[in-house]
Amino acid sequence: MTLACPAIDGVELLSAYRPGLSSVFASPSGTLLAEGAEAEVSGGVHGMLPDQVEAMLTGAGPGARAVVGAIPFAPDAPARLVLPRLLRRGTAPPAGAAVPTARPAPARAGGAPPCDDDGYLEAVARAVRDIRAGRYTKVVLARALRLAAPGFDPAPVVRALAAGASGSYTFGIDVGGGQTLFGASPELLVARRGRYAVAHPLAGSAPRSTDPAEDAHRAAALLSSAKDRHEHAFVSEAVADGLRPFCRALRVPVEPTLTATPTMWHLGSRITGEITDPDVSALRLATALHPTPAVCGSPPGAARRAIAELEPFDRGFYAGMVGWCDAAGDGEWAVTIRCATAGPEGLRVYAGAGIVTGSDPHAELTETTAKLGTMLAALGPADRALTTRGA
Ligand SMILES: C=C(O[C@@H]1C=C(C(=O)O)C=C[C@H]1O)C(=O)O
Repeated sequence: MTLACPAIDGVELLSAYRPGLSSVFASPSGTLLAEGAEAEVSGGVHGMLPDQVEAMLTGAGPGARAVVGAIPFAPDAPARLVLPRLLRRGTAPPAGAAVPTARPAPARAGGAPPCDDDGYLEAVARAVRDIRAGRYTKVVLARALRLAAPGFDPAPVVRALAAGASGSYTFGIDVGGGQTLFGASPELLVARRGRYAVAHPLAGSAPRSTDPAEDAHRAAALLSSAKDRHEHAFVSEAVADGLRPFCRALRVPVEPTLTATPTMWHLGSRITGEITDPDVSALRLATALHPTPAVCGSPPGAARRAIAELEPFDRGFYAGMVGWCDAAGDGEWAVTIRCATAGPEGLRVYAGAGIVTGSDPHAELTETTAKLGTMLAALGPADRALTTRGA
């Protein structure tokens, strides 16, 4: 990173995070706390964002020469990228860091939240029929859960996620309108540091088990699953194809490897390359790749139409990207998954799964329930879940 401020303890920055007043992004390479807004870009044409951000950074003072923010899933939905008044840079939160934190305010109480399981099962079954009929080859279908949580404060949850999900990209981003986007994504869309670009797409998943033998069995089964490897290949090939025009010496693993989060196993591919044009920023790479088949599908146009037909809610910032980009073009953008939004309309938690020809609706329901579990566990004991497929 080429940020102007000296490195301080990332745990301190997470403790100083105040939703509504600041945004925070913690990755394996460091923690950023963005306070106030000197300027912002909220354009709804994502292809224009890199130029707008570059112009904003060129005019910025030396103290905050980086933008921090989030870009939604839909290509025409307004982004929120802020040039902060004060940008503080710190170390990465250490694994299991004891971040001083109050217990997360209970968002739910009693019992599992009622979910429109039948609606999701039907949507997956319909997608499998569409795939077999040749309409598209992969689509990612998500569920959204709405929870009542008056006065909810995301800050303790963000701190708990940063302490508990090492290797992840933890964020609490003020997205405007009194809304905070927060979560801990395991998936790196793309990062640029100097001449090098790296992406680490994930696709193909299995819920983890608390029993070590069963957990190891599930990991091995995932690694050898033909259906999951097929599902993964769409993503790894699309990301490699997306980076190729910008890079030389692109290295694409022939075989995926396992990535673990506290709740899930994933198949992942770490793709690296050397950038040919030094003016191509991390944000430009990210907007060129987004949305990958990890959150949309293949081919992208038909998958988008299927998502619009089969998901009864607006994805908003879910399945978009979240991160930062500095004046030198360096930056990190994570795929906005394992996340929630908190605002005047309550809490919304999101999770999706890739559907291919061999997908079983009940297995996808189990997978999305496990993925929702990342955020539900961090949110604390259950209360009034309003649920909904149309959250
Ligand atoms: C869409 C999500 O996750 C994505 C889908 C995956 C899959 O289908 O196996 C795995 C990781 C992510 O790329 C989500 O968590 O909401």
